[in-house]
Parts: sequence; C-alpha cells; structure tokens
Amino acid sequence: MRIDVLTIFPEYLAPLRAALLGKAIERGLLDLTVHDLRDWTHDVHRSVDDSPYGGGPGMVMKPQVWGEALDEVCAGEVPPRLVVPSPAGRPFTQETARQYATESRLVFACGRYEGIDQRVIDDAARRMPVDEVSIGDYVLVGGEVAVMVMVEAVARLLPGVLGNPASAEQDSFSDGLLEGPSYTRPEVWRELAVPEVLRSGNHAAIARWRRDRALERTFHRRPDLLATLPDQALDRHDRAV
Ligand SMILES: N#Cc1c(-c2ccc3ccn(Cc4ccc(CN5CCCC5)cc4)c3c2)n[nH]c1N
Repeated sequence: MRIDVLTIFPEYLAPLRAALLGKAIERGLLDLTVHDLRDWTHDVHRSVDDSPYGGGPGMVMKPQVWGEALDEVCAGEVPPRLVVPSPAGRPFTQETARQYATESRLVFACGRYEGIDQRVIDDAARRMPVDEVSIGDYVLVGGEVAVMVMVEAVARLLPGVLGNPASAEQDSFSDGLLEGPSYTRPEVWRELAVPEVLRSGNHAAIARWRRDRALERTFHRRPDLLATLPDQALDRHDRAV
C-alpha cells in the first residue's frame, strides 16, 4: 500500500517511521511519503492560510496551495482515496480501518487552523473518492495526530505487518465486543493471582471465561456496542452473563 501525507508539519509524522511501522516500511509492505504542503506555495512567506469569509475565529487554509499539491500527489493511473481528518467528519472506526486496508493508495490531507477551504474537498471529489473523518468526539489542533492514528490502525491490518495476524482477528470490536483482561507470568503478583481457569488447560472453559469477561466489560464500558450487535451474535449463555 502507498500512503501519502500532506502537512505543514512533516516532522509531526516522524514517529510513523519507528518500531513496527518502520519495519513494515523497510520490508516494503508500506510505502509512506510525507510532503510539506509549503512546497506548493509561491510567495516569499510560503503562506497557506487566510481570513475566513463571513468572519469567525481563526484562519482557513487557502484552496490554491492545496489544489496544486493534491493535483501532483494524487496524480496517477488509479486515483487514490483522499482522507481528510476533520472534527466534523464521519466517525473513523475499526470497520473504516478494515476498508482502508483494502485500498492500494491513500492520501491524507492534514489541515490546521480552522480547517481547509471546503472547495478543496469539493474539487477533489470530482475525480477521486474523498472521506472527511473524525477519530473521536474531542477537538484537536490539527489533522496530524488523527492521521497517525489512522495510518497505524490501517497499517497493522496489512498482511505481514503484525507478527501474529491472529491478534488483528481478535481485536476489540472484531466480534463487536471489547476484549477482556490479559495476564502473563508470574502466577501471583502483589498478592493478585491469575484467574485459575486460564491455567487449567481446559480450552473450552478458557474460551467461555474470556467471552464472559468481554461481555461484562462491554456491558459496563460500551453498552452502545451491545445495542448494535446482530441478534445472532449473542447465544443464550451470553444473554445470561
Ligand atoms: N480527525 C479529527 C479531529 C480534529 C481535527 C482534524 C483536523 C483539523 C484541522 C484543523 N483542526 C483544528 C480545528 C479545531 C476546531 C475546529 C472547529 N471550529 C472551532 C471554532 C468554530 C469551529 C476546526 C478545526 C483540526 C481538528 N479534531 N478532533 C478530531 N477528532
């Protein structure tokens, strides 16, 4: 997968080249290019923003700079999917990550200030799929952190990136539930013992115990997820937990 990121703070995306994702890039599983949006400015101040029409707080990112940058970065046989983080975007979920992981190309546009002139998105949508997405109901200062979250969530789903692919299959949300608690050695730590069933070797009992803990945790922390589960997802035992 090829990923391009446009930002006025390229250094913000440096952590994407560390650890697991850095290894994926080295192994050619992911091709990541971060572009400085100011490379498409033509004035001495390399300006990218201007005052909002209609008044209001802050500044808005100019369409001309974005237009030229996207024309160049998105050029090619197959148009990429353009992803624009925004506080007003549709929720980015694990399902979104799964859909994006099937794309051959993604371009992320990191806005700053009060956002990007809407005509940039409207113009791009004439020639490629464009998604305005939000990573959560809180307000950030720009799109870079959101892009790092999305790139990590997508990249870990690419074949070969995770050492243990089963991990992605047992993610929280993969079966609609939060995952339950995990334990490792020692058996007792600060007088807290590992639940006996996990040391029993009884795989059916272990699977049941894990499902029960996932149901309990989801019920207490994210009842909204239970409300969206299809009826057949919960058996009679589940409903009794
Ligand atoms: N994903 C994601 C995001 C973002 C996000 C993503 C991209 C950009 C580009 C610029 N900003 C800053 C900003 C902050 C607030 C506003 C709203 N205005 C404030 C006063 C009148 C309305 C507009 C922009 C961004 C924030 N925030 N939260 C998320 N989950």
